[in-house]
Amino acid sequence: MAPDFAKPSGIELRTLNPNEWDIWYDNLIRAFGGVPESAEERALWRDITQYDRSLAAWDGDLCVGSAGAFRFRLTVPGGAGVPVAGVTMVGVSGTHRRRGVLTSMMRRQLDDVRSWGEPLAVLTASEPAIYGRFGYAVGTFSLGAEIDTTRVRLSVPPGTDDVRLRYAPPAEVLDACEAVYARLVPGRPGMLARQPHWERLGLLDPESERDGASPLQCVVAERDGEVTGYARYRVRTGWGPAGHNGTVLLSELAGLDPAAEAALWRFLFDLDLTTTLVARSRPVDEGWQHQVTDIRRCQLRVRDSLHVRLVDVGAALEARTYQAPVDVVFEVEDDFCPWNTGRWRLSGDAKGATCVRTTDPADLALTVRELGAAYLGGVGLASLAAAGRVRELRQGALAEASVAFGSAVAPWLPHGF
Ligand SMILES: CC(=O)SCCNC(=O)CCNC(=O)[C@H](O)C(C)(C)COP(=O)(O)OP(=O)(O)OC[C@H]1O[C@@H](n2cnc3c(N)ncnc32)[C@H](O)[C@@H]1OP(=O)(O)O
Repeated sequence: MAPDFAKPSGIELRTLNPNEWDIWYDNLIRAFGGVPESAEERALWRDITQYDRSLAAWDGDLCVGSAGAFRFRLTVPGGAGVPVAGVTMVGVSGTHRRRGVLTSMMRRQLDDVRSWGEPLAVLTASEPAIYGRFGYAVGTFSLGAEIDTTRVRLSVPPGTDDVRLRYAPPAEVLDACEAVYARLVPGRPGMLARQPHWERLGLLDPESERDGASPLQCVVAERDGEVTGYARYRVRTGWGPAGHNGTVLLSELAGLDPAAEAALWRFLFDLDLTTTLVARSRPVDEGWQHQVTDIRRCQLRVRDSLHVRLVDVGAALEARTYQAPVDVVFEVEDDFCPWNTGRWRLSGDAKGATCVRTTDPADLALTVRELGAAYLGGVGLASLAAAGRVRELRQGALAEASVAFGSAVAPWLPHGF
């Protein structure tokens, strides 16, 4: 049974009714500051709202809270696409904050996710401090860079010159770009298989978001007539006393092989009349970092990306594989979802795993948050142990589990939601 908690008095939680979407969404927009979205953006979010998986909190006829849960398929280590709840559109009216409305929505939502049989819930947080109390932990990081392209050069791999680049209107080459994206999804933990309508996200180009930059531009990489990569970006032109100082703002880049990727990065580095390339939300292990002549002038910045919560510890740990054999007993604590609390034996390797309840002595003691952090292979259990968050009860168990949970490819979330 989930723990009892004081429900905020006078607040009713209901599944979202489609004809209440506008008032529900307006409450969300206001919670985020009240700046209206473009009609194009609003239409997209309306189309992708899953009403039966969305909650609305009501104080009489006032909508005061919202929370949604997209049904995604998330790539986990080993390449499987696991059904997960993508927690989204969380907002509580400023008039009703700090009375437990969010807590009541998170309680109901995690009970729902469990009943839907989805072993994990994931989210990107407006503020990282909010979700730890509900059992979430940062499971992936993303890389930002602000590259001085007047000083930093790229040395590209063989085959790069065989890649043909051509401009194309983003919408015109959408299908080919989506095919590239789809081929990449199983290869990197943290990626999300495309659901209907989500391909529109990458084409959104409201003028209000451009901040003086150009409309979205697209260049595709081709080899033997086949599209092997694409980049979407904007350019902000600039002219200073010393001449041009434009900025390239990278929005998305994907390539099926190192040559396609390098050709796209080199193109962005070399755009005339620009001196800076700004990239955000890139994989932390992306190859271009090892092709540059001066990494310091790339001003790398890492930030939290996907927050992960194991809703069903056994099913979640069985859904992924382990890069080295592992056989350990975890003593898990989970205050918010106590059905996870207790001892679990995980036995697995690169082919598969079982994770079942046990009464055997524990090898490692942790909370469900540490399992969430380590789940996609982006945070080491050993690193969490060094922070005092994992306790080793059998010598050797920490190294064994830490290696097994790792991922050869860093996990990465390709876009927010
Ligand atoms: C997945 C996403 O969609 S992320 C988007 C989240 N939404 C936003 O950031 C929009 C603006 N903010 C809001 O809408 C609200 O303030 C929310 C949703 C963050 C919080 O809603 P509330 O109903 O006020 O939260 P609630 O009263 O249940 O608070 C629960 C606990 O979290 C804490 N908390 C709430 N918000 C924050 C915060 N922003 N930072 C740190 N702690 C917080 C509360 O202090 C409380 O702590 P306690 O249990 O120790 O007393």
